[in-house]
Amino acid sequence: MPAASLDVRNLSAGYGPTLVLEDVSFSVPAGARLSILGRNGMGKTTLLSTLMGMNRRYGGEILVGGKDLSPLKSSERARRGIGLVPQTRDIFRSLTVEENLIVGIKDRPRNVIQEAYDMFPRLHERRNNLGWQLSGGEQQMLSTARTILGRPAVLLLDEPLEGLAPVICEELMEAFTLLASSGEMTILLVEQRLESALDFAETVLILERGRIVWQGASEALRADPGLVEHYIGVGSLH
Ligand SMILES: Nc1ncnc2c1ncn2[C@@H]1O[C@H](COP(=O)(O)OP(=O)(O)OP(=O)(O)O)[C@@H](O)[C@H]1O
Repeated sequence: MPAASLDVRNLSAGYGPTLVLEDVSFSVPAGARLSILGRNGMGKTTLLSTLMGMNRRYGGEILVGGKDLSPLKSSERARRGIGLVPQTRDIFRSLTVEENLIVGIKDRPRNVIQEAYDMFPRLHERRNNLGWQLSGGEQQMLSTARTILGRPAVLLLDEPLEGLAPVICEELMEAFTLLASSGEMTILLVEQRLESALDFAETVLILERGRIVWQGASEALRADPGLVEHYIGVGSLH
């Protein structure tokens, strides 16, 4: 599936009676990238899981390639082109790396697994290892590769660098950047590491208590330490 635009209009969502996201609107052109920033608990994960259809939406629309997917359930949204790599790195712990990847290819031919190994050669080395035997970084690679093999038009990455060693973070960011530069997917990255988020995407939005409080060019945010300090925290820019 080729990259598709994402238009989110007046999205509100939450858990049970608790409203977490309020009136969130933004657009990402097909093949572009957007980083989503915000302190802990501001609604970033809730935004991605609402786009994926995994928690309750109170109102608003989610258009992928101009088509409103918001009435559809999660599995149907996945079929229509949304792919989420969750913060929890959901992999099958008792299956091998290769078996995990086979789950991700859907109805594509089996040899497309090579795409995952080209992206993350480390997964090829570990192809016969079980999920639970992998390091945190390898689990992140596997979770990402499995989603990417499904060829989503819009890829959602939820804090992929969390808890990983700097060298692994670099490896992952290089892979994401390469993927993004192919223009084959529209990519949303939730990331607490400000430099990585700014380097990755041309556009950024900041969430605070479930609302968008700032959106604009990454370079504009980088150039304004006062803004960063206000919304993200002191010392985030190095
Ligand atoms: N399953 C849930 N049930 C009820 N409330 C929840 C649930 N998950 C998250 N919340 C609440 O929703 C708000 C937003 O949480 P969310 O995880 O989306 O924030 P976040 O910006 O992704 O934070 P973090 O960076 O810590 O992952 C928080 O107040 C949180 O306590």
